[in-house]
Amino acid sequence: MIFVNSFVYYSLIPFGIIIIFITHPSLAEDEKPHDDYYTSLIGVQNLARKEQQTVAQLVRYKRKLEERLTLVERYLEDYRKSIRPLIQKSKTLRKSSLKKQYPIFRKENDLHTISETMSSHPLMVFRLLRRYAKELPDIALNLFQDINIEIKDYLAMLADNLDLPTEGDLNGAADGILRLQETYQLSTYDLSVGKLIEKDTGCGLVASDMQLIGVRAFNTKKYATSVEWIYHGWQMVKNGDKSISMEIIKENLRVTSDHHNIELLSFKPSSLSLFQNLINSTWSNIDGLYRTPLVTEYPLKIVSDTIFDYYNFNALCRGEQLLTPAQTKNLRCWYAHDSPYNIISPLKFEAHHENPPVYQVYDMISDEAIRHIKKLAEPHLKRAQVLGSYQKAGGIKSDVRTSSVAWISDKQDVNDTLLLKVPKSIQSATGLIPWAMRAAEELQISCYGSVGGFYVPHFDALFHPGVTLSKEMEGTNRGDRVATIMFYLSDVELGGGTAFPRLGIASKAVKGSAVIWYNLRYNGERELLMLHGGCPVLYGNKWVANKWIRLYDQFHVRKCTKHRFE
Ligand SMILES: O=C(O)CCC(=O)C(=O)O
Ligand SMILES: [Fe+2]
Repeated sequence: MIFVNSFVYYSLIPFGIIIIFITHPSLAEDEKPHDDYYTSLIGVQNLARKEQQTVAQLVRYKRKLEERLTLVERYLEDYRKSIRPLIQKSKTLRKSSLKKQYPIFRKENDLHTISETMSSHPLMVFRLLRRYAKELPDIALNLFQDINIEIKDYLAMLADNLDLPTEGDLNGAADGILRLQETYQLSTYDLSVGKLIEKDTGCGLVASDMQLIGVRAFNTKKYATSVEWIYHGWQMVKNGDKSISMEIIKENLRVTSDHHNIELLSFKPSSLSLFQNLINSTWSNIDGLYRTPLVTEYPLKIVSDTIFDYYNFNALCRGEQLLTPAQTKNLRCWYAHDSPYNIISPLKFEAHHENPPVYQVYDMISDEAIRHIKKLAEPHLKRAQVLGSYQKAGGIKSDVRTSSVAWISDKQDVNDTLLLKVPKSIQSATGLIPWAMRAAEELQISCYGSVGGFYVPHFDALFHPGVTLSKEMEGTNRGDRVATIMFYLSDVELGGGTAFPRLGIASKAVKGSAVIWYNLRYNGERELLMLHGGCPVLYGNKWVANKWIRLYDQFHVRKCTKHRFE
């Protein structure tokens, strides 16, 4: 759909700026920006800092433009006021001036009247002379100063030193918003006014944003969603929003709703979302149209159709209860004092699930240690790559996981007592051997992108038929990832929990707590119930740290049982 993409460009970015960025030598082929902002919390935070300088520059530039405009307006106002009595007196001049703000006369008769009257009025003459002798040279002087130099240099410097967000970033961010909408079932109107579930954030969107997101939905075949976004944008324009022209948004609404109707009539809809009925030609029925939900029940356990994993995951992220009271009635919380490390301050356990076990332990890690870990990780954060079946040489950028990750060394011989509290706390909570690099991996830190950063349901266990791992990932002879201990390094105000769609449970992101589970059964096979994923972050920043425990060194702490299939 060319109409949408070409539109995106010219409506969003002032033309002059495009030229600077495209032609600037610093953006040669190998230095192209990376489309990474929407996955990178730190990147966005940097951008937010840098924007302060940009705004300061723009404010300075605006003042200069205003100064220039003031000079021009001063001249024209003086002209208008001094000529007014003259127009009031003369019928023909009044007629020719046609009530223009700054009347300009071209007819010979009018010119004659003006010159005669003006020249007979000493004060008018004085003002005329003053305009030419003072005001006009002031304008000329101002024009000879290049008021654009500073802002041009600044923009060139920006293009040189900062990877500017790209159209790919914008698409990624739009996908993030659409994902949030779908997962948390947010209405398009609520999003447009900045309401996230019950939280009024005070910052919504403008019509051109609505149009951009609608276009993205269209390009990803979500036709009903696309129509809704553009329709609400159109309503905004009707209410005075000037961020996009009425003609453009109406044309886009026409194209998207026509396309929606064609899909609906084709009886083999290739779209991910359609309304049940046709959209009428005046769009007056859009608010009342209904979309059929694809599933209405959420079976647990392993089902052949993975669509249920996805629907369970979303429902759990929304905080829905999928287990019956009978299934949850024996779940308990308790204090554990049983290791030497926690005699004085016991660990606070909460069972989310008993068999297979998923526990959350609160206050596992202190705020001080969290600050320290984030500081260590920050310079090394890179966009997450996925392994497993998605792997190509060196991994690929992932759209199933929009986060940045860093690995930090917490080997036993690292002389960092604060960092070493992590493996020690794991040892006391689980009895597992947590030491990198043989018994466990080093600590992986991830921080999620600011626009719906998430991680689709997946298994942490690595070994799987058909998957080749890098040497580094496989490690030499240390076995698969038997257990995961995932620490939340931040609270997340809305969203951002961890959901286990086949167990029907979810944990909340509580800073300092850790979620613990086994990825393998006692017989060493992958536990297919342990599918899990990171819920999209709706509001807040999410950081987690993963410690993956490898199988072989745990042989005397997690023994196999007598039953083959356990
Ligand atoms: O962030 C989450 O909640 C889940 C993270 C996770 O599953 C992983 O990093 O493997
Ligand atoms: Fe995971």
